[in-house]
This record gives sequence, structure tokens and C-alpha cells, in this order.
Amino acid sequence: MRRRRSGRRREREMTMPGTWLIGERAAGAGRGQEPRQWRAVLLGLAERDGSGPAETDLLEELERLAATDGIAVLDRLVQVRDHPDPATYLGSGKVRELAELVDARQADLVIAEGELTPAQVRGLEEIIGVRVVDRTRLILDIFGEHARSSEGKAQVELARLAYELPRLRGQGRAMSRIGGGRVAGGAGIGVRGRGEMRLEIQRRHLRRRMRALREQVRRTARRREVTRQRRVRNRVPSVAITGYTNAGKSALLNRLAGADADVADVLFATLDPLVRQVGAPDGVTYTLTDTVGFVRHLPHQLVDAFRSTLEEVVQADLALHVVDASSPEAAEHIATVRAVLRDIGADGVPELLVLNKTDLADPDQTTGLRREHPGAVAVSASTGEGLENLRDAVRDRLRTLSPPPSVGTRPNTPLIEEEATS
Ligand SMILES: Nc1nc2c(ncn2[C@@H]2O[C@H](COP(=O)(O)OP(=O)(O)OP(=O)(O)O)[C@@H](O)[C@H]2O)c(=O)[nH]1
Ligand SMILES: [Mg+2]
Repeated sequence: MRRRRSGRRREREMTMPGTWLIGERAAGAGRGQEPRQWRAVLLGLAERDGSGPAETDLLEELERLAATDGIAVLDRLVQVRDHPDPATYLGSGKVRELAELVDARQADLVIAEGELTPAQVRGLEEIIGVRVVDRTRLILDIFGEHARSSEGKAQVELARLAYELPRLRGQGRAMSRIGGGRVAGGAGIGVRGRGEMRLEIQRRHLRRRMRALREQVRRTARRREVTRQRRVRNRVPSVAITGYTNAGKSALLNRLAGADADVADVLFATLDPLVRQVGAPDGVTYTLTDTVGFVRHLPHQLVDAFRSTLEEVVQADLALHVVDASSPEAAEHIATVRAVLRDIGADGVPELLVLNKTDLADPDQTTGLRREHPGAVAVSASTGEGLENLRDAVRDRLRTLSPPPSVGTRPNTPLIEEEATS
């Protein structure tokens, strides 16, 4: 009984819109304390038919995401099951096991691999007594932490509010139940009414904020479109670097363009597109754009919010699809990126596959990937190996474009826009 009550109290605290996991801990630190690290247990459901990732790999990526968000992972729990339980995600025996694990490890956070419904979050929190979040929420958190430009911040906030809007309902129900649910007769009605009114006000507030953010994102998208049109008029071909998060996209941009894009061994280091001009001695000049990385099950709220940024790839003459060839998941990453590109309507853009991190990769794996993708170029952004081949491949691909780009005929007009790097 005590557990249940503390679960509800926590629920009221957690569903207040506008808080980030990291932000909360940082706020605590502001009162003269060290920021306390979240201590998490990871939770996964492996599909019995084996269609998802292998049971052992299931939580690898989630652990990297958690580490990126500054969360300590204490333990993991996986259940093999056909479908998630609608009320508690896991089966009842497994939920008890999870509650014991959380107690034993003194964890204060549970992160689920899949996307949880508001009811599942509530169901789990009431039994386990600690905060429960899902993978989508974690990714939104990381994006929130890494957004630098005002456009990036607006896009992330929009995505987070889109995630929270339908989840406000859970809070409303909880408030009604706490207020008057169990009270006999009609005595609870007035209280429930107040709860619902508050919920409606919150919803309206969220929708208003989302409209303002959408307008802000639209305005920057229009500006971006104007600069893009200028590049098109100047007939400067554009190359967009795309790929799974952490593949080495920014490192490659730095190598090819002598840029200073953020390179970091965390997921989603880059959110804002960075455009640089690259000129080769034999005359092909093009713009090279770094873009936000992709991940399996990229939250659709983020894809929607980042659509104008992702336009950089849709409008490109060539997509450099960078793959971390040293990752055991390289093949899945390629498939995921291609699926997202299809989703955003960029599947018509010619693709040049770049197998990066060959210095780390097992040579057999690189050979296997090359056999499977004959047009791919193998490089290492760290050692510089293969970069000449890549430059040649890009030039050759750009030369085959129709109408042909202005090879060697264009005056040296400034075309670099450094968008959004403040
Ligand atoms: N060993 C090795 N490490 C590399 C190579 N290329 C990139 N890295 C490292 O991989 C990590 C990720 O590189 P980034 O360039 O930030 O990757 P990204 O694709 O831009 O990642 P996000 O922007 O976070 O999606 C960094 O720690 C890089 O130093 C490479 O060829 N070899
Ligand atoms: Mg990057």
C-alpha cells in the first residue's frame, strides 16, 4: 500500500511538462550539491519470433543512449514475450522481479527499450515505486541536451511537446482518481471536474506553444530554402552526409572540408546542419552538409519536428551514407538509415556508401560489406586512409549528374552558410 501511494505522488511530479531528466539533476546541483547521477535498470522485451534484435544485443544501444544522457546503468532485465502487457508492459511475475532488482540495486530509474503507453508507465511506476521512462523519452532528452541553435531548440521542444500532449491524459485520470475516484456517491464529482479543467488548460497551453514553435521552425525553414535556392541558381552541387548516429559523419566532414564540426563519442552530437564548401584542385566545387544522425525507431515526433533540417538530404544531389564498418550492427544500421531516407522522401537521392572506421573494423567484416555493396568506398576518418578514393568517387558521381554541375566555370562566389552553430 505504501508503495502505491509513493508511486502516485511520483507520477504527479513526473508528468509536469517541461522537465528534462538531466535538467532536473542539474537543478538540484544548483543548490550547492553535486549533480546526482540517475541510477537505472534497463528493461527490454525480446520478441519470441526473433524478428527484433537478438536478446543479448537488445539493450546494447539503449545502454549507449543512457550513457550519452549521463545515466549510470546498474542492471538489465529482458523478458521474452509475444506482446507487451497493456497494463504493465511485462508479465506480472517479471514486474515483481523488476521491483526486487530495483530495490536490491537501489536504482531510481527504469528505462524501457520500447515505447510505453501512459497506462504502462503508470502501471509500472505504481508497482516498482521509481520513475519509469521509455526509449523515446530518453532520445528526446539527449536531443534536448545537444540542441544549440534556436532552430534546433525549437525543433526539439516541439517534438517533446508532441510526445507529452497525449500523455497528459494519464495525469488527468490520476488526478481525478486521487481527487474523488473512491468517494461514495456524487461527492467526488466537483473535484474530478477541477482536475479535468486543469488538464484542459494544460492541453490548451501546450497546443498554443506548439503552434508558436511550428511557426518559428517554418520561418527558419524558409530562410534555409532561400539560401538553398541561391546555391541551385549558382549551380553548385550539394552533397549531404547522412548515416546512423556515431558513424563518423562529422569527423568525415572535418577531413573533407577542413571544417570544425563537433566530433564526440556520444550519440547525436550533431543536430544542426553545418554547410561547408569543398573545392577540389581539378575544379569540382560542391557544398558538403553534416546532418543529424539516425537511430533504430527514431521517434516519429523527432522526424516530424526535424523535417526542415532533414530537407538538406532530400534536396541534395548526392547523399554520402556513412557507416561505422566496425559495428557488429553495420548491416542493420544501413537498413535503418535507408528506411528513414525513404520515410522523408530522400530515397530518390543518389547514394554513395562510405564504410568508415576501417582502422577499427575487422578486415573480414569490411570485406563482407564491400562484397555486399560493390560501389562502397572504405575509409578511415581517423587515419585518413581511403580519403583520396572517396574524393575521386564523389567527383565522379557529381560529374554524372544532369544537368552537369558547373565544373570549373563558376566564379569564386561565397556560398558558405554556417547555419546554426551558435
Ligand atoms: N577509430 C575511428 N574512430 C572514428 C572514425 N571516425 C569517427 N570516429 C570516432 O567516432 C566517434 C563519432 O564520430 P562523429 O564524427 O561525432 O560521428 P557522427 O556520425 O557525426 O555522430 P552524431 O553527430 O553523434 O550522430 C568519435 O569519437 C570519433 O572520434 C574512424 O574512422 N576511426
Ligand atoms: Mg555528428
